[in-house]
This record gives sequence, C-alpha cells and structure tokens, in this order.
Amino acid sequence: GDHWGYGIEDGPSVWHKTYPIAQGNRQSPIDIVPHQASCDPSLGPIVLNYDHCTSMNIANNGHSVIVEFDDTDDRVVIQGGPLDNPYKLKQFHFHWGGKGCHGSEHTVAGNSYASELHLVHWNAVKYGTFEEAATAPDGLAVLGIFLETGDDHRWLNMITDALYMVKFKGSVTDFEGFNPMCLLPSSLDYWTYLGSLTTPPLYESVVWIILREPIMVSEKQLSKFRMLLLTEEEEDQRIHMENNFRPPQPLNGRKVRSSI
Ligand SMILES: CCCCCNS(=O)(=O)c1cc(S(N)(=O)=O)ccc1C(=O)O
Ligand SMILES: [Zn+2]
Repeated sequence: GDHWGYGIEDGPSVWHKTYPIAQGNRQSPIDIVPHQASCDPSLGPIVLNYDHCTSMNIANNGHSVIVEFDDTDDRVVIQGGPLDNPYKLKQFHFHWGGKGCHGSEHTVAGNSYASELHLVHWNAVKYGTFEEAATAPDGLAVLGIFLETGDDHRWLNMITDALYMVKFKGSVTDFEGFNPMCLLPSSLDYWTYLGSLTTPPLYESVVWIILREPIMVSEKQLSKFRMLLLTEEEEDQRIHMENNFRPPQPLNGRKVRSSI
C-alpha cells in the first residue's frame, strides 16, 4: 500500500528515498513566472468537449478526494493547445491547505492559491491503457485550475455536499452525472510546460496546462475538504486531510509557454 503522505516522516522531502524520480529533471509542480513565460503564437486555444460527461463515483484514497469518470467513452476529451491528440478525461481531484493557509501546488510569481483542481486526461490515441499512458512522456494531460477564497461557488456545493459520504480513507460512493465544465473559469488562457505527476509515483508523463484565471470558492466550502480524514473508519485516531500539496520543484531550464 501507499506509505507516502504529506507529513514530516512521509512527506515530499523524503519521497525520493522510495521514488528516486522525485529528483528528476521534469518534476512538478513549479513556480510559474508569467513575464518569463514565452508567448507562443503557434499555441492555439485548448478545447474541452465535456458534453457527454459521465462521472461515476467520488472516493477518498487517503491522499485526496477523487471523482472518477467512465473513460470508455471517448467523447469527453481535451484537445488543442499544446496537445497533438485528444486526451480522455479519467478523474479529477483537489489539493488544499490548512485553515486559512495556502494549498495550491503550482505557484504564480511565488504566490500560492488556497487550492488547486486537477483534471487528469490520458492519450488514448497513442496508448492502450491509462496505466501505459501514465508512464509515457506524452501520456497524460492535466488541466490545473486555481481556487481562490471569496464567494461561494454555486456548483462546487455538489462536491462539498458529497464529502461527508467519503469521510474515511478507502470510502467511495456513487457520484453520477457531474459535469466539470461548471468548474471552469470564464477564460481558458493558460500556461503550459512538460512535467510530472505531483504525487508518487511522480512519473514524468504530464503535459501540464494551468489556467491563469482562478475560480472563487468560499472558506466554508474549503473547510469541508479539511473534514476528510486520512484514517480509515475502524481506526481510533482521526487525522484530517489538509496541506496535501507538493512544493514547487526546480525548473531545470524547462520552457513555460503561455497562450496569452
Ligand atoms: C498507473 C499509475 C498512475 C498514477 C497516477 N494516477 S493519476 O490519476 O494520474 C493521479 C495524478 C495526480 S496529479 N496531482 O495530477 O499528478 C495525483 C494523484 C493521482 C492518482 O493516482 O490518484
Ligand atoms: Zn493533483
């Protein structure tokens, strides 16, 4: 089972002991410095076809809360932008902080947001399975959206109202018909760079597409994420899930391109 976490003993600073790729040259997240990003006119807009969205369930895997999709349906894709193929939506999940402190993984000119949503897609044109794509350099495309505290997000309530049903690690419950289009900001302007998964196994298989515009969520909605537990139902100890973010990693000369 997973023996990694975000604590002192098992957190990002010791992941390299079990996952040496943690010290690789295309690790994520990174600090995005907007004025150092190269504006690339050949970068077209990203196109999201989430019309026939088929969410299946919502789960607590002890690291985050994940909404999984039926990826046998090849209509729910992201394409365009830096992508040569359409990539199929597999799951989305969040990273967040503790009370009042920051929780995003990517930062922008050193500033972090309260939380970050990741929509994970895989290149089903080139690879036969998600697992195979997850180890290929162009196998995954993760769309990152920053969450900033402010007004209530009217659609995020559908997710935060379901969190009590997956309070414990290992719990999963039906969560059908949720369309993540409702979680997008108004602008699809983005930064893009080649990186990795931000959790073990940290495979260097991700084309990152980070939207510049954050969505607004309320402190009350964020506090519901912190109600999730790292511990299983039968355990006596109850440890809350918070600060499940990896800090920015060395850019190692990588280029960050911007669509703007
Ligand atoms: C075959 C091994 C795949 C491991 C990666 N799975 S994933 O869904 O892409 C993923 C991505 C990410 S991230 N933050 O998008 O890199 C975090 C967790 C997971 C997960 O496994 O739940
Ligand atoms: Zn993530």
